[in-house]
Order: sequence, then C-alpha cells, then structure tokens
Amino acid sequence: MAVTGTNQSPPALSATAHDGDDSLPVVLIHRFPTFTGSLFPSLPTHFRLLDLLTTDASNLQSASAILCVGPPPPVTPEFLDRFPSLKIVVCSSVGVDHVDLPECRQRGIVVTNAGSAFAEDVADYAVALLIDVLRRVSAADRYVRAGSWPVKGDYPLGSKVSGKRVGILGLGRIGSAIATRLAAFGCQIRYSSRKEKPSLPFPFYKTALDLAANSDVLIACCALTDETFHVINGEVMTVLGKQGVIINVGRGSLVDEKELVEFLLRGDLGGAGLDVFEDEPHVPKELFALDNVVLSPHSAVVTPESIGTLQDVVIGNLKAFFAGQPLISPVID
Ligand SMILES: O=CC(=O)O
Repeated sequence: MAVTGTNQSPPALSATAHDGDDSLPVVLIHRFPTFTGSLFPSLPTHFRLLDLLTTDASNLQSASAILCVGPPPPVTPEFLDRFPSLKIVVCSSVGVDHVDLPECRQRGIVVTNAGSAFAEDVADYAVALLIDVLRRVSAADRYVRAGSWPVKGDYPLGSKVSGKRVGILGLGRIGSAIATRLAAFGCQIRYSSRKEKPSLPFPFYKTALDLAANSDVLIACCALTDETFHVINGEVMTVLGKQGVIINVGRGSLVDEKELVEFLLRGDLGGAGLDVFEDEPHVPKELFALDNVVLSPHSAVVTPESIGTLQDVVIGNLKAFFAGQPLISPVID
C-alpha cells in the first residue's frame, strides 16, 4: 500500500524540496514529475534536500540516501547505477513494489517503508468499501440524487455485514487492523499470509484459493510481489462464487483485473470495492455502469491526521541511518 498511490500527492504537506544548509546530511528526493505537492514540513530542518528532477546528476555521486515520495517511478538497477554511494532508500509508502528489493539487497542498500503510520486509515477505508458494496450505500446515494426514489420507489435491499465470512489476504499491520474492526462488526475472520500466526484466534488458510473457498468476502491488503501478482485470479473468483465480494486496498495487480471485469459483467461475482487498479489512474470503463462496484482513486492510503506520524517515521528512519542507529521500519536491512 502507497504514502500515496502510484502518482498521487499526499495531502496537507507543506514545504517544498530545496537545497538547504550545506552542513546537513544530503537526502535526494525521488518523485513523479506530476508530484506538485510538497514535503514534510520539518524535513528541511534536518536534511539538505536535493530534488532529483532539478539537480545536476554529476553533483549526486556521493549521496547516500534517497527519499521516495509517492511512490515514484521504479527504482531499477539502472536507476541505482546513477548513485554509486547509495546506502538507503526511504519510502513514504507502505508498499515498496516500486523498488527492486533483490537488487538493493545485493548492493547492500537498506530500504524502509511507512511502517504502521497509516494502517488504521487503510483499514477504516477497507471496512467502508466492504459496507458500501454490501449495503449499496454509494449506489443508493446515486439513486436519491437522480430523483429516482419518488418515481421508482424503494431501492433494493443490500446484504447483511454481520456474520459474513471475511477472508483477509495479508495479515500484516493493515490486515490485522481490518480484522479487529470487522470482528467487532460480528464478521467471521479468516486469513492467508506468508506465515501462519498461531497467536491469533482466526483460521489460517495456506492459499488464496482455500481462503476464497471459505469466505464470502475477500480483502486484498498484502504486499505486491512476484508471488502475489494476480493472486486473485479467475480460479479464486470462481470459488468465491456468484455472491462473493472482492475488496482491494493493496495494489491493483494483486487482482487479475481483466478477469475481474469479465466476472462482474457476467454476474459471476457479487460485487467489488476497488481503491487500486492495474493501470492507475486508468480504471476499466466497463465498471462505471455497475452498481455493485464501488470505485475509489487510491484514497485509502492516509489522512491528514496521520501525516505527522508518517513524517516522524520518514525522518526517524533517515536520522537513524545517519546516526548509525537501528532503523524504525526496515523492509530489508
Ligand atoms: O498505497 C499506499 C502505500 O503503499 O503507502
């Protein structure tokens, strides 16, 4: 999961990247050209920020730290070749699928992510999407706004949330926060994760297929890796069944989007709540007409209230690195 989606700007950030005090440690900012937002307000107090898009590359050979804001364009081997002294890539997102982790590991470059800075925000949003799809909140809102209520009468009933078997794909910080919330709603939680977590009271299923076969709703919130690419495929959708619902707050490519569109168009799935897509910001147009689908522009990620925590994590990781201390949220170290 991303501080932002693939190319969105985080909200409410307020100091632009700039050269600063020469005595401060240098941090290179890696961002999309379209990122017109600004950086965390107190970042320039601690570091001299050099924007990769506006700084002469020949000045950057000795830089040891990069801050990815976004996520930005992919951090590939070719990108890393430009920075021979690089030792750390700090990401403001939870998801780090834009970073070639094996390559970083091989080069001895550590990578950090946003840790738990906005796990609650994403979990809240996943629950919102689930309730919206099942109880048809957005669709009913459209019905009222279109003036249909007095003309066509009552809107069709939605489906009960309590009691639903909810399969969570990825029981990390976000998945766990979703589980806590939905358990309080009376849902029956089960999960699939890289590893079983025996201390948790929820049933564990080894594969997405087994999880889907035992769930009414599948929530994707795991990291996107080679192993989880299209982990929700046609076979998984088939066993989830005609009433089954898919919620995705992770990455678009966790779900085979073409298959998903086909299943929804044929009525072979009950619905979907999608905050992420395979080719953001482009969303399959076929979904626009479907009232059992809730679409959202990679908005689950963070709230202004969580930006302060995110800033602490980002700055904390950079400070720890320059001080030779343990990192706060290493993904590889
Ligand atoms: O999508 C959001 C994130 O990875 O932080």
